Amino acid sequence: QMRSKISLIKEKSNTDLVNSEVQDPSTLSFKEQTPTDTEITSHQYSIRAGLVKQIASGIYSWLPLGLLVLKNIEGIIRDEMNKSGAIEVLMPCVQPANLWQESERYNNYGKEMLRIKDRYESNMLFGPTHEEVATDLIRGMVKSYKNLPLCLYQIQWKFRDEVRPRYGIMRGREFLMKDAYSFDTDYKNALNSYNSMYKTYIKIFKRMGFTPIVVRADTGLIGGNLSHEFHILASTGESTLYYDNKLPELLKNEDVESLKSIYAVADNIHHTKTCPIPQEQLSLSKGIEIGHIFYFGNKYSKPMNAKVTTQNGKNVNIHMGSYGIGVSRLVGAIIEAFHDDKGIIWPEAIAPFRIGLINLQIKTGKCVEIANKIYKTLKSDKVLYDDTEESIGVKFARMDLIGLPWQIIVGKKAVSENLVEIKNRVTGEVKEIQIEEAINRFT
Ligand SMILES: Nc1ncnc2c1ncn2[C@@H]1O[C@H](COS(=O)(=O)NC(=O)[C@@H](N)CS)[C@@H](O)[C@H]1O
Repeated sequence: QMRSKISLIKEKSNTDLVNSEVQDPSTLSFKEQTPTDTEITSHQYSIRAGLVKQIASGIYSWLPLGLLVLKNIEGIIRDEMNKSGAIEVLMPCVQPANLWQESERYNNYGKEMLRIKDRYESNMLFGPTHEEVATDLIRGMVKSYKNLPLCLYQIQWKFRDEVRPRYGIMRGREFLMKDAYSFDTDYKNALNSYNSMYKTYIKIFKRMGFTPIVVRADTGLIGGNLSHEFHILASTGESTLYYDNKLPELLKNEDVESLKSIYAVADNIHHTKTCPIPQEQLSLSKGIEIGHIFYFGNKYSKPMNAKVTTQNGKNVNIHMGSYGIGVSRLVGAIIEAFHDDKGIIWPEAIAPFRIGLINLQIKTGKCVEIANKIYKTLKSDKVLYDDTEESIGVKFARMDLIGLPWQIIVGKKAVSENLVEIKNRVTGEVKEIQIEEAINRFT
């Protein structure tokens, strides 16, 4: 059985979820009331459901329920990146300033960069991104075209001293990113790497339970002349997306070739007068940017002297691209896109647990037995068991808030008619079925 490893600090307004000896890693503190400084739903729910706890502006501890979701998101990303042929590495958070002086980004990166000094007064920084580190890695390892194409990726914490962290984990200062870096001998091959990541991203987000909207975008501080942003649609999204209304269909069919020609842009490059399609063919949506990919050629390999010898013996700068996904942002963005007034509605693929098991009759020995039996029979990393002494109302409200895809509810009928209720959190539909059938259905 998974034992609770953490008994988080109980605050007066909190109740812990499971307080019997049969514990889950979910011995959490829950806040009944809505935290005051939250502007959007996902920020409120992530605090109330005990996913994260803020320790400073834009900086969070990840509590058991939130960490399970983060790990599920990482798992999907890792699986699809590996299938694309990318190779996982792990680069350091703390970086020496001299790498950024070589690329000449050190002085123009601005106040977002957290600058540190080590004990010898050397200038260091907490990485907001890793193009320089990745280029330094490759210039030491790769000398010949035979080693390319190569795509390295990591899932690593970043720090960006955002002037206004907001919306909780959606725009944090310390945040988790999957960042990948591709290396090729020329533009044509680099474009292949770019397109391969484009397709991989669509696969990743579809596995998480939604089709992203992909738009051509600005390249900003990362640089280069080609970039696409991936967005999850949400009315509270900070970006306005302008696209041909044929786009969603093409994305569903992953028709990458036609995607290249269709009009789809982020707000910072859309202009009504230069828009090539008629108004009636244009869709407008709010989106949350969850991924951003770039091609920037030799922007880093030239100043940092990362070269390879090509097949015909020429010594050329490596063509590079970088590909980011906001792993921790996704936890908030997915809540923003999937919730109702009762709480979170997790897509099954990333839910912290698959089933919420609620025993309504904690004083009835037989019900406790049945609930414990169901809990023990089903794989305990799939079941969150609420056997607290709380009222029925609190139990239902809390399980709906946590937003697991399914609930199994044990009540009086479990004893009298061998029946339990199965609730589907997405549709709200509740069905009565035999206990054995419930167990078989989720085994
Ligand atoms: N302050 C932040 N909080 C949470 N997620 C963020 C934050 N800033 C960026 N992200 C996420 O990180 C993704 C990639 O960031 S980025 O700046 O666009 N791209 C890069 O840093 C490149 N190095 C890609 S490897 C974004 O699409 C966004 O989803």
